[in-house]
Amino acid sequence: MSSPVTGPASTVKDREIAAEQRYVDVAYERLAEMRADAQAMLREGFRIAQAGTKASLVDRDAMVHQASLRAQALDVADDGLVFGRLDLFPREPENGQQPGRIVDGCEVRYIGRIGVRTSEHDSLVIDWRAPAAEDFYRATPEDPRGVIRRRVLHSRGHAVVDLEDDLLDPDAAGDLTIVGDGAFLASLARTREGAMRDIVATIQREQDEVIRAPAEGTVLVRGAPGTGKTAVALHRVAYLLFRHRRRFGSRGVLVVGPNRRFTAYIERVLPSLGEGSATLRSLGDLVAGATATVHDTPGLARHKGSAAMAHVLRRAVADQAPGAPGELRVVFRGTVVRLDRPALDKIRADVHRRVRGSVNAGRRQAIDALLDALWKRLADTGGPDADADDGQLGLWNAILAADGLEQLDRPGGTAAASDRSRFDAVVREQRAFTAFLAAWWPIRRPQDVLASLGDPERLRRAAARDLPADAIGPLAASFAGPALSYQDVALLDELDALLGAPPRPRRTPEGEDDPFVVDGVNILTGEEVADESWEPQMQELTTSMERLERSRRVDDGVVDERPEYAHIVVDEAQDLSPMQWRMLGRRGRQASWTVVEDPAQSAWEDLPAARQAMEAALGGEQPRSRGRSRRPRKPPARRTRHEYELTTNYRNSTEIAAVSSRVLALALPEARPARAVRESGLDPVVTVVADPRAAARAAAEELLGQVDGTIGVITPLSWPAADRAALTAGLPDRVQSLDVLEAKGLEFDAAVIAAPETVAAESPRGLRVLYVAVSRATQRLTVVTTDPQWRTTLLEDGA
Ligand SMILES: Nc1ncnc2c1ncn2[C@@H]1O[C@H](COP(=O)(O)OP(=O)(O)OP(=O)(O)O)[C@@H](O)[C@H]1O
Repeated sequence: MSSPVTGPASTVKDREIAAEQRYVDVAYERLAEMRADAQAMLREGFRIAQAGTKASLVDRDAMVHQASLRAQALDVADDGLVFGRLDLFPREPENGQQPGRIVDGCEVRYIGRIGVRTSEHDSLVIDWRAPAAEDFYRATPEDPRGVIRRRVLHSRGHAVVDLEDDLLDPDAAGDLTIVGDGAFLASLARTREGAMRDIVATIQREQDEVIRAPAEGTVLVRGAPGTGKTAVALHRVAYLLFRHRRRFGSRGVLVVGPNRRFTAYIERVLPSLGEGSATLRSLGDLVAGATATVHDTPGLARHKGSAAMAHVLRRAVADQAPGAPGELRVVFRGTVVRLDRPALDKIRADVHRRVRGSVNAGRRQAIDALLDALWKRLADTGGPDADADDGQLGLWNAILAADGLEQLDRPGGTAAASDRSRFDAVVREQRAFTAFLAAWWPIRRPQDVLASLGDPERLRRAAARDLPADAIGPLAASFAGPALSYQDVALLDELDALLGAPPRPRRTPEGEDDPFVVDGVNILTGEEVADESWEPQMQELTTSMERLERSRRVDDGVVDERPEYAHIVVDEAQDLSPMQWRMLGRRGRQASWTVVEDPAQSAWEDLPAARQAMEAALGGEQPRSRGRSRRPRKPPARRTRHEYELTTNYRNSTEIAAVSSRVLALALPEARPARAVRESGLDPVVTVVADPRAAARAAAEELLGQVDGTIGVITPLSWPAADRAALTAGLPDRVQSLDVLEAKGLEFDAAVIAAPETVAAESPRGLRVLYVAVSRATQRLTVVTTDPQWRTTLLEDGA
């Protein structure tokens, strides 16, 4: 075969670009027709709705939903619709596949954001997630998979502006033109605008293997900073929703990131891939009605996140509610019946044992147990005073008759059973009883129980031996404070599981009074009972959006129905505490998982405990919220697991990667750094200063003139928020200051690391936290330190 025609002669490239543009124009014309069809379908859906029958509303719901998804996907495809082309050895079409287009003896496939077919159903563009697109990402010179040339088309809007070719099989190239000058590497050095972008055109082989990994069980992805773990996890979501829409589309996919800044950073990736249906949450806003605003100090986080906290919270909900009365007094037929504190404590302990974890739903049992105990106490004291009761009854009936109301029965006969039911009815209606119940067994909200642990005495009782004595004071102070931390949110979820939903009001047959409704309040649920007839027809017919809304309903601080998902993606999983894993496990008892992590970046001290909690969550084991089992625990069922490692660092220049490798060698000598691929010629700067705050600000100001994109000023966790804000006050928005934990997962064109000596010293995992900080920048890194030794450590090999 003759040798291929190669660039870089611009005329050759221009000719090639023009030829590709002609093809791309045809694809866009067809896309415009498809968008018009989708709009017509939407209009048709609304037209059916106007017809007004119930059946047509259901049809409309399905139709409008489908049509709007389709319209949304078509809209996002408008930008860079076609980004790839494969020239392959012609092959026999596989089962059900169409024969490819043959051009100059090669089979040609165009790859794009969505699949586009002509009106005759011939393929114009193959969706990047379809099996026929796999070769685009997997072919290498060592294993060309029949691909002769792979071409990446770089576009701006509808215009093809550049091309880059890989010749995978030089012997077979024939007259194929090869152009390109390293546009991929150049694209890695692009300016960062503050939000992550999709990498659909340049996914690398090892990344593609993760994206297309089996949908069942768990996919566990490890890799050093910048290897594309987050990018890959998000593309995997788009892949799963495309290939298994029925399974994952209806029950949903949850993507969990470490903090809100991170979720804001990645939130545009999935929509840009045409997927708006996945739920994106940070660990701080997974629980409806609660939002974390602060990170705990490492010391507090260690206790709040530990598995022992589950036992502490279990005891906390079993403890008496704040302000609970120490005595119950009711009157029956003139006899005062009393339960004192020890008797009440015993009843509470018995009921807690019986309701097994659903404290709010246990109110009914609590009422029954109180009535039993009162009845028994009455019997012990010789029974009711019948004469006194008759007198009282007569008085009541006189009052009722004056109001024209039905009179109470005079106790007929002396059968014990009817006495007991009369006793129950009379006591239950006494204000002394209902007021007691509301204070002694109130409907409790997770927030209230957590806040009640701000009382050190109460926390000490709940802690038993599960927390060290010196942790009680700082923890109580934290629970008493107004701010909710990321770890607190997992505790709220645990409490929500322990407390359970309040019992549902019982529907009583028409005309019959509900014995649990006293003065317009249901004493079981604490709910006010409105006197209006229920209209089932109004609620039967709902749209999928309404159902979704309802499933997320928050009722007075209690999560109404905790959503469960079919697939959960956990990013930065190395930092999850056992309590956070329990929170996730409750949302994915039937789920398959994609877990993405870098153990070397872990700030969490007790990794084995976190691993154990992770295994329980992935195995679908119900988080245990009650006492320790006496029986040996069954190991969680291990679902299928596929493990992958990503090895190339696409973020950092080789110069910056060298600095982060030195920190890694200190933090975790046995760990292997990833291979950085892009040299920038810009050496990191480490300056020794007296005042790191002033120096960090000065460094940020200097960098403003050196990079066009984002600048992150990363500070120790212990620096007050006000100091942090002062670092960037008055500077343009593209400069952000953040603490080392907030920097997780983010990237900037330039980063300033303030006081590495403090970051390294402020927690037992400080060096790993510093490793995260120094691996955030794509182009320029400046470190300001008070310690000359750190200059040597960061810049010299083997220091
Ligand atoms: N195949 C690729 N083509 C182009 N850019 C890529 C590719 N893979 C990753 N990147 C880019 O590299 C950067 C790092 O990716 P990402 O944030 O996903 O890495 P990470 O492994 O999650 O890092 P960290 O552990 O620090 O969170 C991003 O800007 C991403 O877009």
